[in-house]
Amino acid sequence: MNLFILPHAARMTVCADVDELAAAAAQRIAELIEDTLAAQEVCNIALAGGDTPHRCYRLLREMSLPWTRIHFYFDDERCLPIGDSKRNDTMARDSLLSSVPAANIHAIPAELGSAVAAALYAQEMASAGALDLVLLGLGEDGHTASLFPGNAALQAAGPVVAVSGAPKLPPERVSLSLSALNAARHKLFLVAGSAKRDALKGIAQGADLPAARVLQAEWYLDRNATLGFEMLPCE
Ligand SMILES: O=C1O[C@H](COP(=O)(O)O)[C@@H](O)[C@H](O)[C@H]1O
Repeated sequence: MNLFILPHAARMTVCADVDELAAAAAQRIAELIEDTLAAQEVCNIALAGGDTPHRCYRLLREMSLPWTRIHFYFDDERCLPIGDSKRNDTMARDSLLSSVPAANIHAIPAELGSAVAAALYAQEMASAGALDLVLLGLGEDGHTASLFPGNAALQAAGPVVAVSGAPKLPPERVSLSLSALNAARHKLFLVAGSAKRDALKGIAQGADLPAARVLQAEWYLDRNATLGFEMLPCE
């Protein structure tokens, strides 16, 4: 059995399966929202897309939280028409945001194309102030948000970046930059399934993958993502 730790992680939780992961992450997100709202009027969260967060969002939706004081942003969006089933905001509206006031949902206008959408969303992020919490996924190739290995978007200086040439469809996307992700007060990765194993192992072995560049994150993993190696807690 190989033993690994995740470099630069703030905390790591390995769950038995994806359902346990969804429940543990939903609990932690609720706790961070409550802590944040005890100290300030609103809590700003950026949501991940992808398959893994879906179950967690459904659990979170059932929780008794002060929804009118939570504002939802997005880590990234695919440049597809509004309502397309592959858009991250479509998934989030279906699984989490059905009862959230429209004014609290800050979608990326990716239907306008990546350059225009990135510029508009940079203005929106500037007026939002700091992100309190960013939820993140891990792609099979080590991408997070829409920051892919070797893509020019990784070097972006501003808070929001237009992405072209993404290896996962669609190639045109909009993403928060690495600096914007790292500036968030709390970062939570949700990683489930054996398809993520190689990327996770790569990060543990020091590979320079986009997800590895998000520092001091809390990682929620399931057993399938870590099968064949043992993750050691980082504390
Ligand atoms: O393309 C994307 O992929 C990542 C990972 O998604 P998953 O389905 O493999 O969990 C996701 O975090 C990102 O928001 C999404 O646009």
